Amino acid sequence: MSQNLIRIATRKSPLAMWQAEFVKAELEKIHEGLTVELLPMSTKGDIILDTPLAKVGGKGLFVKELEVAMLEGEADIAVHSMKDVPVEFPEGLGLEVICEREDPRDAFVSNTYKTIEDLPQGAVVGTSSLRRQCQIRAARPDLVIKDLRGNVGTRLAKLDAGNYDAIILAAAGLKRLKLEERIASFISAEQSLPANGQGAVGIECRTDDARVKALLAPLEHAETRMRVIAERAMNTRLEGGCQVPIGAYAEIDGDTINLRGLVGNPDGSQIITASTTGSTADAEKLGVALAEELLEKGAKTILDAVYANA
Ligand SMILES: NCc1[nH]cc(CCC(=O)O)c1CC(=O)O
Repeated sequence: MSQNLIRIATRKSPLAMWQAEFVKAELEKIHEGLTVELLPMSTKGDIILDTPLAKVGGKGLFVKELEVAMLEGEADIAVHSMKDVPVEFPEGLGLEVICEREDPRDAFVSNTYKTIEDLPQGAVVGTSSLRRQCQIRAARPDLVIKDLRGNVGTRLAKLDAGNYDAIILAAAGLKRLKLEERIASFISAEQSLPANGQGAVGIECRTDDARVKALLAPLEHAETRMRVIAERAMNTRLEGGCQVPIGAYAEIDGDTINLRGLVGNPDGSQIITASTTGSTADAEKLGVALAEELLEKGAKTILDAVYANA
């Protein structure tokens, strides 16, 4: 292997390509003489686009092929949206770097209405995220939620075709794709608690690859990592490995971390929330403790029912 080459295994969606190009540009800027190549691949998740994700096995579908490419030595790293990264990694691979977080909020996108409150009775909102569906329905039980799959461009095209009155997308994805002008309004964390890791990009590589790890190290963002560790720890303890109505959002102020968690059922009729504050050094423990508090408050019953229906 050339000492001056890094190959990035990436999905072919515009957002995945943007994220891979971003990491390529950062690495080439920092390391003079380094060449970074993209290896675009199709994953099972990109191919099965007509089945709700909760039914086809969830997040792992979008990363398996990339991981095989790294393990077989065809690629060195994979760039992921942290919210799509499964909690466990295959033997020999690990998440080496978490880059600085972009906007973690959900965005309300509509050609007619400015906010969720503006939507008329019975309006149709597009999202396939049980987390978004649950929180929207809790605030507005009258709204009709319709499934919405595909990459960001496809989802916007379906909105423009008139299939929905509004759709909900991650603000980060729209900003990265220079589609920020499509955002009618940002949804606050109070209104829709983001998914764990939303807006953060992580880099996976072989755990024994010292050369690549050293080259990646400057992209690490310590504060983002703390936040994502707390959020993921909560999700992991809730066994929220696949598509589930769970929100987890951490914020940091100095050495203090505040973590909020939410578990609900898809129709929004039940929502359980909890929050905790502590030292950033205890980020992981706080996440686990918050999950346990949520489980005690009734999240277990809700999640068991969601998994049984999936
Ligand atoms: N579920 C797919 C996905 N994975 C990451 C993002 C957005 C970017 C991010 O969260 O970093 C999106 C699109 C969306 O939820 O609208």
